[in-house]
Amino acid sequence: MTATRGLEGVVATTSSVSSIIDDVLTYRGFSIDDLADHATFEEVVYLLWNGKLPNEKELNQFKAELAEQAAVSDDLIQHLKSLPLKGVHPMAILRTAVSMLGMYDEDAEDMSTEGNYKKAVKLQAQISTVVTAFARIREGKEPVAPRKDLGLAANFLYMLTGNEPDEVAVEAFNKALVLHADHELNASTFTARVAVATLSDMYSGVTAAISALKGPLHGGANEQVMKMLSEINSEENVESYLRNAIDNKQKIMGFGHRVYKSGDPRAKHLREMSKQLTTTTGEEKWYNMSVKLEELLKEEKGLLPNVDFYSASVYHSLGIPHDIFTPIFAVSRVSGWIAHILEQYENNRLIRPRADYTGPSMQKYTPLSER
Ligand SMILES: CC(=O)SCCNC(=O)CCNC(=O)[C@H](O)C(C)(C)COP(=O)(O)OP(=O)(O)OC[C@H]1O[C@@H](n2cnc3c(N)ncnc32)[C@H](O)[C@@H]1OP(=O)(O)O
Ligand SMILES: O=C([O-])CC(=O)C(=O)O
Repeated sequence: MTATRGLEGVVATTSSVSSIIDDVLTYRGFSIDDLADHATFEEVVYLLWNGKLPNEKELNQFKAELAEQAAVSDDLIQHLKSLPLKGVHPMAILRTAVSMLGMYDEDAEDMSTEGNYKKAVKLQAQISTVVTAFARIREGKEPVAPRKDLGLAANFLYMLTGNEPDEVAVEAFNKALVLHADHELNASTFTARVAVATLSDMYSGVTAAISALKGPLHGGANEQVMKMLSEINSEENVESYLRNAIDNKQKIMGFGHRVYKSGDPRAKHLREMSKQLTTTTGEEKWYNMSVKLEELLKEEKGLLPNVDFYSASVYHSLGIPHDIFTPIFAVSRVSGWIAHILEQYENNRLIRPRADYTGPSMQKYTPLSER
């Protein structure tokens, strides 16, 4: 038996949810460019879960179901208020809160198709409510209840700020949600599939996925990108920052990808959004610094930006606190996790690979007094 480091190139399952072939990303066979330019996030969630785009009636019904389930219980809000929110990373809070949601859901252990569908709708609808609630509670503000007349993108921004967002912000945020929704067998999705392949419930799968998304080599990179840009702070400092980072063999957050070799097809959409939004806010420096970093890194190391790089300046321009960037990734990616969880349940087999043992052998037990 020989191990492949990081399972690179290993095909671990079949899936019809999304594909990356020759650096082209599709959700259920629809190109990401097409969806980013035209679809609402709700249409994409429906597509990922059902394998087809909804017609108008199906979409309206789906939106109504999501709106109906978006509020969370007062008990959960009270729990959030009792947590030590200061100094705790929001992804740690989200990991705990999603696990708690499962404890308040009477359908949590119902593994029937209907039970799983109900959980899927609740998880997708409530994750925004939870993220925005703790983002406000930690600032000493009351959570804002979701509105039934707003879609997922608008509701998130509304619940975060308490103000109805303008069209430009909703359009940009919707596109960001569409672009992050699914990505084949990335680390968090694989984690979700491993968890539910034991026939554990959907809340367990999503809680496990959030744990995997949190790290800076995966979803946590978007927050780290903003930290890096803030440290660099001006276009003139980009080159020296980069030189120093390369000399010290530091990884540049938001660059590189395990699968894409000629570039991440989502980055160009986010780059354009970053350009437009930073122009609107008058803070073009974030975009300009990002472009310079992209050019230099391509030249120096052949590295290209991934989905996390320009999403940092996009979310910053939308006024979102930097440590909420990765929870936003979860707000979107939960749609993909659920699609993969449902697919795993449909044709389940326990996921249990082997390890190539490299430890000592023929060891003899010695009594405690002789060690
Ligand atoms: C949503 C997402 O999860 S997208 C990814 C988000 N993560 C990041 O942006 C973090 C920064 N990027 C990285 O750490 C990596 O590119 C990953 C984790 C995304 C992919 O990692 P892997 O496929 O394991 O590639 P690995 O880390 O082995 O890198 C291969 C080589 O490229 C270099 N490299 C890869 N990414 C970077 C980077 N961002 N900065 C500097 N060098 C890099 C590595 O140092 C390594 O060089 P070496 O062969 O000389 O040692
Ligand atoms: O696919 C990956 O390895 C990382 C990921 O989730 C993404 O790029 O969206």
